[in-house]
Amino acid sequence: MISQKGNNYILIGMPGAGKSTIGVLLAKSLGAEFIDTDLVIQQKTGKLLKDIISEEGNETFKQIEEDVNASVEAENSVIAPGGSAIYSQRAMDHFKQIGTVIYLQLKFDTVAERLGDLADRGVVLDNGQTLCDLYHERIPLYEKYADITVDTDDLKIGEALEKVLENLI
Ligand SMILES: Nc1ncnc2c1ncn2[C@@H]1O[C@H](COP(=O)(O)OP(=O)(O)O)[C@@H](O)[C@H]1O
Ligand SMILES: O=C(O)C1=C[C@@H](OP(=O)(O)O)[C@@H](O)[C@H](O)C1
Ligand SMILES: [Mg+2]
Repeated sequence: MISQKGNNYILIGMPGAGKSTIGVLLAKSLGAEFIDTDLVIQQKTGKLLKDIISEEGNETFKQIEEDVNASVEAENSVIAPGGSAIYSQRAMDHFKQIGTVIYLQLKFDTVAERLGDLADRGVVLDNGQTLCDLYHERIPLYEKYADITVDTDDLKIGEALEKVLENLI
C-alpha cells in the first residue's frame, strides 16, 4: 500500500533556528494554521518549559514532549515543535506521516550567537554537556528526519521565509 503524507509542514532544527518565528510567518503565507507544540506543552502542564526541565528533569520533559508531539492532530498546518523533538522516534514517525519535515539548518556559531542563557531558555542539556556537544549530537538526527533541508545561515528572517517557500514540495 502506498502511504500518503499529510498536508502539514513540520519545522525542525536547533533552538534559536527560527522554527517558531518563521513557522508563524510561513503559516500566514500559506493560509495555514500554526501550532507551536511548546505552547501546547505549557498549556497542558500549566508550567513553563524551562520550569518543567529544571524541576522535573530532562527525561520527564522529553516524555511529556513525546506524548504531545505524537498526538498532534492537524490539517493544513505549520507545526513548530521544540528542538528536542528529534529524540523521539515515535513523535517523528507521526510527524513524517502527517506532513513534510523541514530542517532549518544553521552553523554552530550562528546557533551559539542566537541563544542567550540556555537555562533561561530551557534547553534539554545533560549535565556537563556543552552547546557544541549538543549540536553535534543532534545534527545527525535532524538530517535523518528531514524531507527538506534549508540552510538559513546569514539570512534575515524574511529571506529565510522566502527560501523555505521556494523549497516546499
Ligand atoms: N534569520 C533568522 N531566522 C529566524 N530567527 C532569527 C533570524 N535572525 C534572528 N532571529 C531571531 O532568532 C530567534 C529565533 O527564535 P525562535 O523562533 O524561538 O526559534 P526556535 O523556535 O527554533 O527555537 C528569534 O528571537 C528571532 O527574532
Ligand atoms: O531544543 C531543546 O532542547 C528545547 C527547545 C525548546 O523549543 P525551541 O526549539 O522552539 O526553542 C523547548 O522545546 C524546550 O525548551 C527544549
Ligand atoms: Mg520554538
